[in-house]
Amino acid sequence: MSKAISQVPYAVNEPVRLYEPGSPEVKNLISTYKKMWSEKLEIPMVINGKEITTENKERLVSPQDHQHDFGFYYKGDMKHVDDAINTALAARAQWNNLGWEQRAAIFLKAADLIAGPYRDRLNAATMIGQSKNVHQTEIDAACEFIDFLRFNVEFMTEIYAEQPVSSEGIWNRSEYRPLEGFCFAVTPFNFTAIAGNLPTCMAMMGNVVVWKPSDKQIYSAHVLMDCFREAGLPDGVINMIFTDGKETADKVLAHPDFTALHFTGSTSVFQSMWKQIGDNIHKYKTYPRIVGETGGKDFVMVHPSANAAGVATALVRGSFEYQGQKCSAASRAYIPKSLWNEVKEIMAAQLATVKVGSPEDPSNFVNAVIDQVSFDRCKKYITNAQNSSEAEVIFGGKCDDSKGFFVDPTVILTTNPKYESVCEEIFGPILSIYVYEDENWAETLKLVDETSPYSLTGSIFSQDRYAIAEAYKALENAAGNFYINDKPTGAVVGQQPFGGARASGTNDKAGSKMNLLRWTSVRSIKETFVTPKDYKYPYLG
Ligand SMILES: NC(=O)c1ccc[n+]([C@@H]2O[C@H](COP(=O)([O-])OP(=O)(O)OC[C@H]3O[C@@H](n4cnc5c(N)ncnc54)[C@H](O)[C@@H]3O)[C@@H](O)[C@H]2O)c1
Ligand SMILES: N[C@@H](CCC=O)C(=O)O
Repeated sequence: MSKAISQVPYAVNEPVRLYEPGSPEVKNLISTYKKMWSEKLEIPMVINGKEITTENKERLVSPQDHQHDFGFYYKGDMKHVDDAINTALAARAQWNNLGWEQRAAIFLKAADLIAGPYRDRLNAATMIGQSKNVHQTEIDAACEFIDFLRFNVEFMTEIYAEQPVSSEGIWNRSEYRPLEGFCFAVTPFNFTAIAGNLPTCMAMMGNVVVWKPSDKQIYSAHVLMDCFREAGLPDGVINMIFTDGKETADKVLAHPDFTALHFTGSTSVFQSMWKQIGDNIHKYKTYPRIVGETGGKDFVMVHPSANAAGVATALVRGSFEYQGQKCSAASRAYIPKSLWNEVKEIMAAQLATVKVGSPEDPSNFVNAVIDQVSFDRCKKYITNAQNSSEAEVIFGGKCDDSKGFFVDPTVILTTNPKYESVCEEIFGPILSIYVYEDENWAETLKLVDETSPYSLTGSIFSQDRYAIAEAYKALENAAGNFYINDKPTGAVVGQQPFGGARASGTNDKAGSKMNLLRWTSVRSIKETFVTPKDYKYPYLG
């Protein structure tokens, strides 16, 4: 029987629902939120398709109301890490032997489940557990993850289709094998889509995975795992464990069958894991692949020709959406003196309308930061600025953790372009602004490039094409995702492949073919049809 070469459905970006006031969409989502808010959860790990409970129960905390009791998750220990590794290795052969079309179907089904019956539940879990408002959860948990799944399936087939040329009498092939061993996915709290993408894109390429989500994202991770299982993901392919990050890394990264790390989170954690891998390099059967997308100190550089309203809007959205807890968030801006008053006035007018509170009320633009540690960190930077001779808090500054971890959108104006809040990643709703003399445009570009060790995202604003071209070149290495006349956040899968260099990561571009290539090991095959039977070159007679 002949077998057709299958073509997967053409991927298009999932339309973002608008959730307009009074619409059925928003009513359904908020009523799902309320229902889920009153539930008492007991969230298990999932190893080999089994729900694993332990004696160690950890309270689930909602950032917008830290005393609200909505249940707990079961925390695992090093035995569970061993179980997850062994289970993954046991599942490897069967998963690897399954045709890619079968794997594709599972992940395409997961995308459709999230687009349909899982959408409200996944969005509401992200609102409750990670404090995202309706729009932020929709663009992350629903749309971005659906896009990751659908586009990655298409990229996978593009990779498999790439084949070498064959000369006469020979058939050359590239076989895209999964990596030999098990993969380790370690995911951050801030994006449900990233938590879903890191393990699934490895599994899609035929790999087996141990997945350790952040303990601040467990509710939505649990919904994702339910969805993968309903989509038909076989037992053991992705194993979700809730264990201590450091201890887990110590065990996983010392295992001879460890074959790949797919990490997103802070730079310091990634660097410590890379170092461990280096120390253990002699133990592994094969050199591990290491992909990490990490921190940022993302800039907005404004030319005197820029449109002030466009700049102000980009700063308000780019800095304060999701409380600035996007690795891409605008956290330092450089504004020419001639434009500053106008930008400040428009920002003031916009910020006066921004409401802060629980995502249960869709009119709240800013919600809570993720936990007490983050709240204290934001407060420290605000207090330091209030007490500094070279900085002042010109908007916001209010912090209130009596019910939830709420920090008002805050703008620090500084006369020192190397002031601490301009250089360090805060990961909260705090923007630092440095006003430069218009004639110092070129020097300021240099400053932007040299101020932080990161290179994740950045924007320039200008109506002058020569200035755009100059900034484009001067900031060539300052951002992996570079925006012209737009905010530096909100990359869309398939449109702006995402990732940064320098201290921001390995720049393997999540949501692209480049990332998927890291999870396959190519075998080159040469088959000769008529094998030579005489060693002599023709001229040897
Ligand atoms: N570049 C990107 O694409 C991107 C995307 C999202 C977030 N981020 C970055 O992530 C950070 C915020 O996320 P976070 O607070 O969850 O980061 P984090 O580094 O604290 O945690 C990330 C993951 O690592 C685990 N972990 C913590 N300590 C560990 C250790 N010693 N060994 C092994 N694993 C450990 C955590 O449990 C979690 O699963 C920010 O720095 C942000 O810029 C980057
Ligand atoms: N991809 C997201 C950032 C993810 C990091 O937190 C953006 O482009 O804003």
